[in-house]
Amino acid sequence: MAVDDEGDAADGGTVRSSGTPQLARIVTTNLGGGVPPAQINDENEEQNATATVTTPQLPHGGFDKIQTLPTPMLYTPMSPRIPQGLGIDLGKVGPLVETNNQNSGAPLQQLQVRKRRGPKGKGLQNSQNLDDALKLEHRIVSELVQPVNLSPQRIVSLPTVSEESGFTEKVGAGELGEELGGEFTVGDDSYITGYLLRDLNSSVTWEKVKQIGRGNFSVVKLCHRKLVGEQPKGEDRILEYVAVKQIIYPPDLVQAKRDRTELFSQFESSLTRELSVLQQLHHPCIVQFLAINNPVFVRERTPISRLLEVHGDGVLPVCDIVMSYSKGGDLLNALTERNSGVALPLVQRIFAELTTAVRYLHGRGIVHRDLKLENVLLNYDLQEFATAFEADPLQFADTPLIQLTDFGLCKQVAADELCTARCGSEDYVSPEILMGIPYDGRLSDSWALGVIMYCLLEDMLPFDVPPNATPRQRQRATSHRIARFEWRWFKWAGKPLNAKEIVERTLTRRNQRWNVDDISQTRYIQDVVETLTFLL
Ligand SMILES: Nc1ncnc2c1ncn2[C@@H]1O[C@H](COP(=O)(O)OP(=O)(O)OP(=O)(O)O)[C@@H](O)[C@H]1O
Repeated sequence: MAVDDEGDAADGGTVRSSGTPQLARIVTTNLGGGVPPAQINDENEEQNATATVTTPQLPHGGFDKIQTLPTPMLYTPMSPRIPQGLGIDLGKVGPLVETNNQNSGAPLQQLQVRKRRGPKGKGLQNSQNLDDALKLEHRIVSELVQPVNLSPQRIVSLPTVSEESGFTEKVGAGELGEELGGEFTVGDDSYITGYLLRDLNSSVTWEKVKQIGRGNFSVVKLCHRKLVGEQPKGEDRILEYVAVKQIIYPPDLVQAKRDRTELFSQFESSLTRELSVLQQLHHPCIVQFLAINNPVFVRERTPISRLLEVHGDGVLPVCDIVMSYSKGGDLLNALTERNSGVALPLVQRIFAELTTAVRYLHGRGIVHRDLKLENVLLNYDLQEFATAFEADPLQFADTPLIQLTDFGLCKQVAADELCTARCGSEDYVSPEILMGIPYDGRLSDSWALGVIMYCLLEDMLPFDVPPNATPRQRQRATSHRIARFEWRWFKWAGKPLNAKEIVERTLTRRNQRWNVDDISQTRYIQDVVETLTFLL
C-alpha cells in the first residue's frame, strides 16, 4: 500500500464515514487511460481496461460503517479537546487514540467533518418542517454540537474552538443599551428588520418570501423589499432580494445557556468569527454581508452572552444575517439537476471566478476551510443561463456568475501560521487534515479547489468510489482514498485539456501542491480574468 510521507506512522485512528452522494450522471470510463500524478497501486490495476456506464443516480449511504484510516490522527497541542457531555457518544464514534505527544495528554481529536446535503436538496428548500428536512437531507455535520434531531452516533464538533476569531471592535456597555433592548425578540414573523453594516444606525425591513436553503445550524430565507403600488396599474415593484440566514441553536446549546458551558462559548465564538470575517469581505464573487437584526452581534465579542445577561433567562437571541442573494442556488444542486453537464467555457469561467475569490481571501490572511460545490452559489439559474453563455461568454463580462459563501469554518491566519482544527467536508479535506497534523490552511484550500475543478470536469467527486470498483474498493472509506492520493481521470483520461493541470497540481502532496497564486497565474485562469470588467 502506498502511503504518503506524511503518514507512515500508521496507527489506526478512526473516522466515521458514509457512502457519499455522487455527482455523476452518466460516466463513460476508459480506466486504462488516465494516470493520476500520485501513485498507482496494485489495486488500481483491478480497475483497468473496462469501459462502463454508471447509472445516473445520487446515492447517499448510511453512517453505519466505521473505517480505519491508514494514517494516525494525531492530537496536537492546539487541537481542541472533545468536551465531555456534549451529546457525543464516544463509544460509537470509535476509540480516541492517545499519541506520544508529550504536550498533549489529551484525547485524540475526532475529525470534524461537514457533510453536504443529500440529493434531495432542492425539494427540501421549501420544507417548512425543519426536523423533517434535516432527516431527509442526510446532512452530516460537525460542529461539536448536535444538530437538531441528528442521531447521536453522528460525529459533531465545533471547529476551531481554540482558534480566536480575530474580532476587533468592541463597544462599552452604555452604547449597547438601546440595541440590547431593541431587536431581541421577533415579533411579526413575516418581516425581518436588519441594521445595515455600512451604517448601523440605519435599518431596513424586508418581507420574507420563502425558505431557500438550510445549513446545519441555520435556515436561509429569501426576502424582498418592494415599492408598493408604484407602477401604473398599482403593482408593487421589487426593489431588491436578499438571503437571510437565521441561526438555529442546537438543542444542547439551549440547555447549556444557563451554565455557559464550553459548548456555549464554542458556538458563540464560531458565530462571531463568521460575522467578523464576513464584515471584512468586499469582493464581487463573495457573498456580501448586508445587515444584521441586532448590531450587538457585530459589535460584541460575546454577543449571545451579553444579550442573555440583559434579558435574564429569556430565549436565546434571534440572529438574522442578511446577505446578498444568489438566485441560481448552489453549484452542487445546479450540476446535479443539469443532466447535460456544463460546457468547458462555463466551467472555466466559474472556476476562474472562484479562484479570484479564494485569492482575495488568502491575500487577506483568511482561509476558508470549507470550499465545496455547495458553498459556491450561482447568481443565475444555470439551466437558463448556460445556453446564453455558450453563445456569447463576453456578454457576461461585467457581471459575476458566482458568490462564495459559508464562512463558518474560516480563520484569519498569519503568514506562516498553521491551522490545527480538523474541520472541513469529507470529500474535500486534504490528506494533512485527515492525518491530524498542523496544516497550511491555504494549501488545504487549494486542495479543495482541485476537488471542485475535478468535479466540474468529471461530474463526479475524485475520491468517491470509482466507477467499476471492485467490492474491496467499495468498502474503502473516502478518507482512505484521500490519504493515498487515489484518484484518476475517467472522462478526460488521455485527452489534452489545460484545466487538468490544475487538478494534477493541487490533488497532490502538499510540498508539491500549487497554492492559489500558482493557480491564478495559469493561462487557463488568466484568459478569463483578463476579460472580466467587474474585477477591474
Ligand atoms: N446568499 C444566498 N443566496 C441564495 N441561497 C443561499 C444563500 N446563502 C445560502 N443559501 C442556500 O442555503 C444553503 C445553506 O446555506 P449555508 O451554507 O450558508 O448554511 P450553513 O449553516 O453555513 O451551512 P453548513 O451547515 O454547510 O455550514 C446553501 O447551500 C444555499 O442553497
